[in-house]
Amino acid sequence: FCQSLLHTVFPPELRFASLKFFNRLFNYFSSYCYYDITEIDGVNTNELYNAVQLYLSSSASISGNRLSLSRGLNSSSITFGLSNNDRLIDSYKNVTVEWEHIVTQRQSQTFSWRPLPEEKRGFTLRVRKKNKHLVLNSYLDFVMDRANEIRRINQDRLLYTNSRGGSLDSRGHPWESVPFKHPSTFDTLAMDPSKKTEIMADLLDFANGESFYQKTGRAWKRGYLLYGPPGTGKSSMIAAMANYLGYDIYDLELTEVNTNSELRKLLMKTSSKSIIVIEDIDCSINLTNRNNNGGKKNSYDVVPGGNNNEDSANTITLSGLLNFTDGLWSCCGSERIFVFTTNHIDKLDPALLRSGRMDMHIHMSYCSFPSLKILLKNYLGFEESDLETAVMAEFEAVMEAAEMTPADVSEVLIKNRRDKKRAILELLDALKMRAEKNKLKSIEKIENVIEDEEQEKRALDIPKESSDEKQKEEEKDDEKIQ
Ligand SMILES: Nc1ncnc2c1ncn2[C@@H]1O[C@H](COP(=O)(O)OP(=O)(O)OP(=O)(O)O)[C@@H](O)[C@H]1O
Ligand SMILES: [Mg+2]
Repeated sequence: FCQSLLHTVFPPELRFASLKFFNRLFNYFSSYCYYDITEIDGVNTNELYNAVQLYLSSSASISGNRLSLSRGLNSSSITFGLSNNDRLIDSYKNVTVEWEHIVTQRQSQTFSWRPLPEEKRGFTLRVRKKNKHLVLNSYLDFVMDRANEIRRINQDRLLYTNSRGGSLDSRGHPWESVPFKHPSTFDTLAMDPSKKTEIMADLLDFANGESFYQKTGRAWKRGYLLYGPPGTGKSSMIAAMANYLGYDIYDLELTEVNTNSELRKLLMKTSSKSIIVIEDIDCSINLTNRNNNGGKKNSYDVVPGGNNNEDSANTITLSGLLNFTDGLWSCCGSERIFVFTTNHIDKLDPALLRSGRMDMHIHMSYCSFPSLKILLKNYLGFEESDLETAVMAEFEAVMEAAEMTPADVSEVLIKNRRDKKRAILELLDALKMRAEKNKLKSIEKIENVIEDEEQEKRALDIPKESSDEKQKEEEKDDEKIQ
């Protein structure tokens, strides 16, 4: 209306100036202010535009009638966004804001170093003037954070390894990455349900604990030590943790690291929201063979792979490693989880087990009865009620004594997964056989112990007798002399 009025009333020279004037007048009296976030900012892609698009994709379901759907490469979910020239209301801390997605055709292809898209896209954010500070100070940061979160959740996890030794790739990174698609989750993990929920709660507390760690002055990190016999699900647990929190995994191969400084570089190149894993820590550094060369070196000095070569400068030390889990370096980069696994907790250096180093020690044990129920459900689709109580009771009676790992149990179940009845029978047989074997073994052990004890006794008795005899003979000799 203003424009047609201007056309009729003013000569062309005056039109532009008066349009500007009306605009200013309108802005002055309007209680709103507007922010344009364009897709391309000069020649660079505007990060904020992508972030807003992602952010709106999470809240768009609430009020939009017309949404555009998209699915990214390697992504497992569909995201939706605002269609062209549509609006959406969002609220943040009780303040209402309005987003509009504006798409216009680019007038003419202006010169640029890279081809620009034909359409000019942008978001316009409308807020009340009184809320301007809130939007500029925290709402846009909130949008950025949420967008990063969504991106992380939608993206595939990555699994990093340092298997190339100390060499760097073309971009100067010491880590190599592959998409991480391990299907293990806490649902599929067979372990005591109460222990499982405890671990899950602990992980969630950690992931949501930024302010707690800040408040208490602690570095935002947590350490878990998983220990137990092979095949009890230590690696599966790590995968479940990563899938649960949506973290990437850094699988640190200590035998490929030569020096402490190399270790430091590797750890500095890890990103936050990640799990740093050292598997079989008792094997990767030989903690029992310490260098005790007159205090020249730290007493924790160890050589990768257990080749304890005193002259070698290529040593990583346990203290160097602990510096990262515990010391000053541990806070470079936040939100990290360290997971160490071992089959022999008794072989570990007490320094590693000291409280505060590894926050939680998790014992992955042989398949228990509750774990078995999870496996039966996962592999055969059996609920507890699907099986006869007598069979369940038989399982329960034999489970502990059998000492069978979840890996062994699942192998029997996989082998017979087409014939569920047979799977149950075969598993029960296998368990009983193991239990019997273990019983025999323990009897044998007890017998051996008794035999050993008796032998020891005899060994102690013999010198006593002989010394008694000697004494008697000496006494006799003495009498003779007298
Ligand atoms: N607790 C469990 N729940 C479900 N599956 C399990 C469990 N433990 C083992 N398995 C199965 O057995 C296989 C081997 O387990 P996993 O590699 O996690 O054992 P591990 O404890 O890491 O053994 P190792 O000490 O040899 O590294 C897995 O592929 C998984 O399918
Ligand atoms: Mg493992």
